[in-house]
Amino acid sequence: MSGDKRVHTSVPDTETAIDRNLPEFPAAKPIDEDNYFRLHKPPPYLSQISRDVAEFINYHHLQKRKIVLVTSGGTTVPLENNTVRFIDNFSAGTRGATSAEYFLENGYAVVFLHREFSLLPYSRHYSHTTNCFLDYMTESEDGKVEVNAEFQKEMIVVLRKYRHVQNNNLLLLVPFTTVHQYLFTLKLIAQELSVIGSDALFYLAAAVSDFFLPSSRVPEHKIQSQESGGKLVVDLEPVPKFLSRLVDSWAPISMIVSFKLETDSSILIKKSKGALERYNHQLVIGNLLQTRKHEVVFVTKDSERWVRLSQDQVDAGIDIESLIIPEVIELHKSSIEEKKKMGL
Ligand SMILES: CC(C)(COP(=O)(O)O)[C@@H](O)C(=O)NCCC(=O)N[C@@H](CSSC[C@H](N)C(=O)O)C(=O)O
Repeated sequence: MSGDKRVHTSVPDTETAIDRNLPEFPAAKPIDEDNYFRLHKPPPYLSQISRDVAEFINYHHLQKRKIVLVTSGGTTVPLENNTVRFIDNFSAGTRGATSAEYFLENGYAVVFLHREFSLLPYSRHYSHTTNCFLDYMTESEDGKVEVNAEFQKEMIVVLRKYRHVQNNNLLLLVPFTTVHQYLFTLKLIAQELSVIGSDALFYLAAAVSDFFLPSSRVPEHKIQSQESGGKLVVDLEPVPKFLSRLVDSWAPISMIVSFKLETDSSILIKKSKGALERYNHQLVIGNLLQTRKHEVVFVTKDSERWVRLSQDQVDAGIDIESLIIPEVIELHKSSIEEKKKMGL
């Protein structure tokens, strides 16, 4: 549906973005991991997820299929246990959901660790926000719901891909909402995936909170505005940077790709290289909030290379993930060969 005339309010005003020149928090150490997971209760549903993930991994590993964990969407930091207010991280889930589709089309099985109710592979094309599915429908003469003739061609392609993925059990949807749920689930899935070693790929597109409220300081009920003189003062702690534990301990043989999100182009590559040096993983994909849908930069230990859509590709509605994913898959293939040479 071109020529969208609607007002959009979800694009942040980057002029007021926080100063990202502040030094990064240190990578998490084993003691940080022990403290965090000991002091916070695991989500009550974790054992169910563990069973589902183990079954999914086993099913695909037997078929020698590579598996990618795609994380997608933003994590929340609740300010009350009976949550009325929370701090959210910006992410619609487009990067993750679109990337998952291209991994699936390239033969991967996908564990999709996503913010509940954010965009999902395939249904993202007709979600309530982008293209309301009702706009694609008409009522036939005998009162039946039908898809408009003009959309049949486009929709049958998406529907066939969606059905193929469903019928072959290629996509496992695992939700999160809070940063705690995300971190507990990320650790669990990483440790389950570590059994398939270099055939597992981690593609961390989720926007993870940098700060959180330790559970010991979260009030049970809605904070009353007349308390503390009508102000709401929140004292947050930095979220341990568990990417280091993922690399060093949870899935040490797997290839790990993280995303670096900035709004200031002058620090993007420096920050991406900083993340690579700090966590010692294989690839950081840097992207700017303002241009993330048509350009990204691949930063490895010894290179930085922009991947961009041409104006014609932008006009044709090509997804930049159609360029990103094949490049990531090539790097994963090389990583697997390297690990096999090392006997891993
Ligand atoms: C979120 C977006 C921009 C996609 O947007 P939508 O298409 O609207 O969903 C994604 O491309 C991205 O940059 N994701 C990463 C964003 C992010 O928060 N990255 C962190 C590093 S990864 S989060 C920290 C890591 N899990 C750890 O524990 O150390 C950063 O920039 O600092």
